[in-house]
Amino acid sequence: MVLGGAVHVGFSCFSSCISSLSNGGLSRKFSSTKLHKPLAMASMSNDPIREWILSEGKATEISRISPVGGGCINLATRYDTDAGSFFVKTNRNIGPSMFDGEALGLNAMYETRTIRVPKPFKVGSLPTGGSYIIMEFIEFGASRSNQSELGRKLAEMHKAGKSNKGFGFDVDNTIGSTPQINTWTSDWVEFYAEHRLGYQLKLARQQYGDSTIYERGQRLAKNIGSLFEGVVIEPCLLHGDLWSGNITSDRNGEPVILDPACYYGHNEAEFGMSWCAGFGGSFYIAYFEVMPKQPGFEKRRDLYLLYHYLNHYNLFGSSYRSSAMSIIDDCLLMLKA
Ligand SMILES: Nc1ncnc2c1ncn2[C@@H]1O[C@H](COP(=O)(O)OP(=O)(O)OP(=O)(O)O)[C@@H](O)[C@H]1O
Repeated sequence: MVLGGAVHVGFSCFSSCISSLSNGGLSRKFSSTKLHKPLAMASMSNDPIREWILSEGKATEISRISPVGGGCINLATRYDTDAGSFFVKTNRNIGPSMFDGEALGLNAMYETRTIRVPKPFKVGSLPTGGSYIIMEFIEFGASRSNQSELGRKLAEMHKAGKSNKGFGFDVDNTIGSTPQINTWTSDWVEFYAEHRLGYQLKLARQQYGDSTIYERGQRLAKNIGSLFEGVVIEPCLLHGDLWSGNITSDRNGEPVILDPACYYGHNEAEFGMSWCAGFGGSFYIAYFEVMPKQPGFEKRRDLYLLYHYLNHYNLFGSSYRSSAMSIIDDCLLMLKA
């Protein structure tokens, strides 16, 4: 998608490992093979993907292997078998921690039994280096899902996906290719100021020497507290990178969301990518029927866009700087900070 002269690339790669994941009631269990050492690699199957599909995947025959287009960082492949189809992504350069993070996010969303996401089955290392993830293959429908259904199901996911550890996630992950820090924090304002705005502002200063945006942005980050007065903020499971490239529908027209950058946060932060998500009025009406709109929602909307504009500035360069800067200036003015 072309935005403001630059290309938005929505992709999600996470870091760190999954130690435990509950299974979603399917007979194929999610598992992660951590084989980082050369010694372990030596004993690895030449084709761990085929091996898994023909064992735990319960297939006896792979009838077809075909490429799937659309992804930017990973190679995507469809495996058709007598036990159904599997969707596989491989990356020749990055270890399994990235896909472990993706699987952890997908699994957390899957477990809410609300909006449809592919069930992750297996993450592991490739014998030639790199890693893979095997997940449920979803046949996409011809049209985009119904907007009100999307709004309702997303709200149901936010409502169902709660955390008792505060705001954050069990692993750090990435937003685009930028690290996304998910250190558990009890206070949302602190989490958002430090791990979302603060992290991106530091990055902008580091890579562009942009001390103007850094200083004004930090001033804003220190003053956002009043935007949340009287608001009840519970940690909700967020997809984290919800733009049109990560939203589709299945053959029944049910909404499907893919490629997450999950964490537990304020539900309104999910709309941070709304400038390229195409959410219409019926989406928001259905959403707020399940997750009622909180006072001051409109005043916080730009603050949540800011994180993603800053990320786009850091990823794609100066064409996004002015959008980020004008949000910062407008918010500073509104807050008289
Ligand atoms: N579970 C799935 N079943 C069928 N097709 C899928 C599935 N997940 C993703 N796809 C398709 O495969 C394409 C590539 O997947 P994805 O976007 O996750 O790749 P990526 O390279 O990891 O991410 P990015 O697009 O952010 O670079 C998507 O555009 C989508 O059309």
